[in-house]
Formats: sequence, structure tokens, C-alpha cells
Amino acid sequence: MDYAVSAEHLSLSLGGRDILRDVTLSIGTGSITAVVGPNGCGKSTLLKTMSRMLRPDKGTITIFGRDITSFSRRELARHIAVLPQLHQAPDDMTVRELARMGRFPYRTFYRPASPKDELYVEKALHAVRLEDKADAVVQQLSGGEQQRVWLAMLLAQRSSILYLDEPTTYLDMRHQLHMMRLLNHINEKLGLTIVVVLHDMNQALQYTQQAIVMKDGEIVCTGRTADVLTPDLMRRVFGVQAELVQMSDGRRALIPLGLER
Ligand SMILES: Nc1ncnc2c1ncn2[C@@H]1O[C@H](COP(=O)(O)OP(=O)(O)OP(=O)(O)O)[C@@H](O)[C@H]1O
Repeated sequence: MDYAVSAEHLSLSLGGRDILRDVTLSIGTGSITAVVGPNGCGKSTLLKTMSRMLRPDKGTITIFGRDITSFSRRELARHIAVLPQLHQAPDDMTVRELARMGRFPYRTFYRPASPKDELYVEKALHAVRLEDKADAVVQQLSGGEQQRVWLAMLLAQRSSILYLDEPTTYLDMRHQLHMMRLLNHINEKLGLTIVVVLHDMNQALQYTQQAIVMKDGEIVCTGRTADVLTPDLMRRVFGVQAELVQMSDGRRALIPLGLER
């Protein structure tokens, strides 16, 4: 298999605590992968390390077979676009202006956006269905729309790998599903490799192909999402009793029933 990202034996301590412990993983090119695990198990730290925002104490990360440390900052940003867990648009920034920020790896700050930059910004806004709101102020949009603007910024960046840290948190059910469907669409139509931290196991089951399960800074298991996310895993990793039910349309859902005693 062809890997977009590989990490080998990553370890990282922060504030004197081991946060990542000997993490080894591979992300298939063009796949959509969920990273799941309890609060504080190291999911965000893993994404930050894989995007070089944090430097591991040990281990290596490669992007398309090349060591991540050998990329310049701009070069790396042409390969990986990241949506962190916490993000807020500056006060008066419009949708188009925020999407345009995705073009930073291709621009110098004193040079205005080129026609090519603008073309990619418009395409990104079209992909998230926000062309009509291009001149609106981001902070005045609904939470769901704001997440789509951030996604447009990532798309305008034209990198082939997207990391998203809990993109559906704080969204209502409909907007959560909309965001997941958009990610699916982008994965399928544009062939982008997507790694997404999720807390909703059913979103992972429905919208991702691969899953990486973490606990206490370690990878508990990886594999096809449908094979990995089982009631047994819910018990072992989350301490939750869950049942796997088959829906009338053939899909499967995990229903949490209560805490494991
Ligand atoms: N800069 C830091 N200094 C010290 N400890 C940190 C730092 N960043 C994260 N941690 C700790 O590392 C652990 C893992 O944090 P991380 O944010 O990666 O977890 P997570 O799995 O993404 O959690 P959540 O699901 O709650 O977002 C936590 O205990 C956190 O407090």
C-alpha cells in the first residue's frame, strides 16, 4: 500500500509526562482515517506531532516517504493542511479573506493574491457551498457555516493531506453530518488523504475507512473502522458498555448503554 504519512516509534513528553508512547502508524494515501480515544489520551498531540507543530523526543515521521524534518515550512504546508481543535477568525475577517489565508504557502506577505490564488479560493468556497456568503463576516455566521469556512481555507491550501481535530464538536446534529459528508465528498472526489479526530463512534463508522484507536498515549489498535470499533473495544478503551446494532439499511451503529462496572 502507498502511504501518505508514516510515523515510527514516536515518543513525546510534555510537562514531565509521557504523552505519546512509542506510536507507530501508517495512513494510506487517499484514505479517510478516524483517530478516536478518551479525552486526554493524546489525539491532538499526535496530530500536532504529525504536522511538526510539536517535535517528538524520539521517532520519525515521513510524508510520502520523505522525512518531515527535511521540508521547509512552506513546503510542508503545501502537503499538509491542519484544522486545530480551537480556532477563531479575527473580528472583521470575511469568509473570502479567511479562505484566502489558505494560500499562505504560495504567497509572500507583501504580494497581493494572484489570479490563481483567487481561483483556488473561489473553488474552495464553492466546494463548501459558501460562495453566496463570500463577503459575510465569519464571526457573524452560524457555527456550522464557520466550520465550513475553515474547511474552505484548508481546501484553498491545495495540500493533499488534511488533519482535522474534532471538526464536528459544538455543531448540531445536522451540521455535524453535513461536515462529515463534506469530508467524505472531498476524500472521494479530490482524492485527499484525511485524518480526523472524532468523539462520535457512529460518525467514524459511517464516514471513515480506517481507525486509529488511542489510550494513554499509545495506539491500542488500527485497521478498518468497521473491524476496529466493536463493543469489546468500547469496554476496553472507554469503559463503556455498548451494543452494535444493524440498521434497516444494513449500516451498523454502536449504541452506548452505560458505564462498565
Ligand atoms: N503543552 C502541554 N504541556 C503539558 N501537557 C500537555 C500539553 N499539551 C497537552 N498536554 C497533556 O497531554 C495529554 C494529551 O492531550 P491531548 O490534547 O493530546 O489529548 P486529546 O486526546 O486530544 O484530548 P481531548 O479528546 O480532550 O481533546 C493531556 O493530559 C494534556 O493535558
